[in-house]
Amino acid sequence: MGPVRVLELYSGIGGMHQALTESCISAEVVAAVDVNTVANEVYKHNFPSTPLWAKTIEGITLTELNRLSFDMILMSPPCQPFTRIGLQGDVSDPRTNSFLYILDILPRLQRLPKYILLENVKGFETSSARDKLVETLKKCGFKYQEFLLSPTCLGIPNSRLRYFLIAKLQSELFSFQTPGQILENFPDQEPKASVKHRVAAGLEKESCFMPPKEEYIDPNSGSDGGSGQCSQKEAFVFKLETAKEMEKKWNQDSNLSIQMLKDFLEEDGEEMSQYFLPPKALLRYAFLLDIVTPSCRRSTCFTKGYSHYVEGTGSVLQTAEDVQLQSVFKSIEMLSEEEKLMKLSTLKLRYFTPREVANLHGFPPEFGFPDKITMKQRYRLLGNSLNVLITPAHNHG
Ligand SMILES: C[S@@+](CC[C@H](N)C(=O)[O-])C[C@H]1O[C@@H](n2cnc3c(N)ncnc32)[C@H](O)[C@@H]1O
Repeated sequence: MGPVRVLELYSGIGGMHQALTESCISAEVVAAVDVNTVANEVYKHNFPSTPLWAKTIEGITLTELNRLSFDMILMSPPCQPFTRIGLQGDVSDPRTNSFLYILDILPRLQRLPKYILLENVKGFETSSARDKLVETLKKCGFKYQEFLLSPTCLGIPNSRLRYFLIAKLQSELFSFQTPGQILENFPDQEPKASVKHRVAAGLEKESCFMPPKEEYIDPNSGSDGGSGQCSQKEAFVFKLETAKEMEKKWNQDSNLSIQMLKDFLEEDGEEMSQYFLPPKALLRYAFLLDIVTPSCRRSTCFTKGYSHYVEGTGSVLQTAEDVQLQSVFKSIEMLSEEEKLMKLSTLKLRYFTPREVANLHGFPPEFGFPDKITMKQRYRLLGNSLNVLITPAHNHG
């Protein structure tokens, strides 16, 4: 049997292709399809021998698809129609049209693919698009399994909860026995991390870090270890953070099954100066930043607006590790702008570099960007991409 013939739809910078490569399955991407010219440049740079179709998915004809004769579809359709902050247009959002086109064409293919893998945001699982997908899969005779997974399950210190669906034709062996259930972990799995990033200590301790709710402080229960801070509902302790939020972060940082961020960072050098937060951003947004240090075992999801928008787009790194965050923020609102800035500057806050975001997303060191791709474009593309190591294509060949 020859290599598995793979069709990669919505290929972007090739996160799915990279996951496939890392899985070591004998496979060949016979076509990758995306309309984004910048993403396509990056894709070509990393996978120069893969046929890249720079066109819309709706523009591919049934004849063209039949001719490709593929065994597997990998796809990450646009997620904006399903995000909680978006308008949740779902199937009525025009950005879902190409996906509906795929669902329409699938049953009409001369030969059905044996395997399908889809990735999307949390929120997709309750959408009509998902219901249509499942309906189509059943009609075509596929078995399927759904997952909600975050890289933290693999010991990676980055939260990026995503929906995955894997489907196999009935005739193929399928190891999942929980139809109708969304799995929040790989059933048979110990935590994994890439060999390069693996830390020896503590990896075997917990198989998946989904902090149980009871681990957080309930602000109303008073079970906060005696500090009493939580009796006041949602009171800020410092930096607009409640005791509950601080406790959650503390729990994450204490979870030894997760690696420290330092394993994913680039070495300090002169070129790092471009990543430091400018004074204006420090003054305006300091209270909204999620600040982590190299020894933290967590970071928030890096989105496409990272470094451009500050709130909720990803953590920033405090490089002055010996400075106490709490002491910097204590009574800071009483200070003049100049004094505030002086205090905040002691933290030496910088953005994660695109390379570091790529590391946290599981891209190997040899994955790169053409020189002409700007820093903002790199963040944008990485934010749109996926974690290579978490994809079931990587984990369940
Ligand atoms: C969520 S991103 C997928 C990213 C990809 N998995 C990666 O690793 O970079 C969605 C991609 O779909 C592309 N796209 C959106 N609508 C499309 C369409 N109708 N036809 C082709 N590509 C489309 C976008 O340009 C974007 O790159």
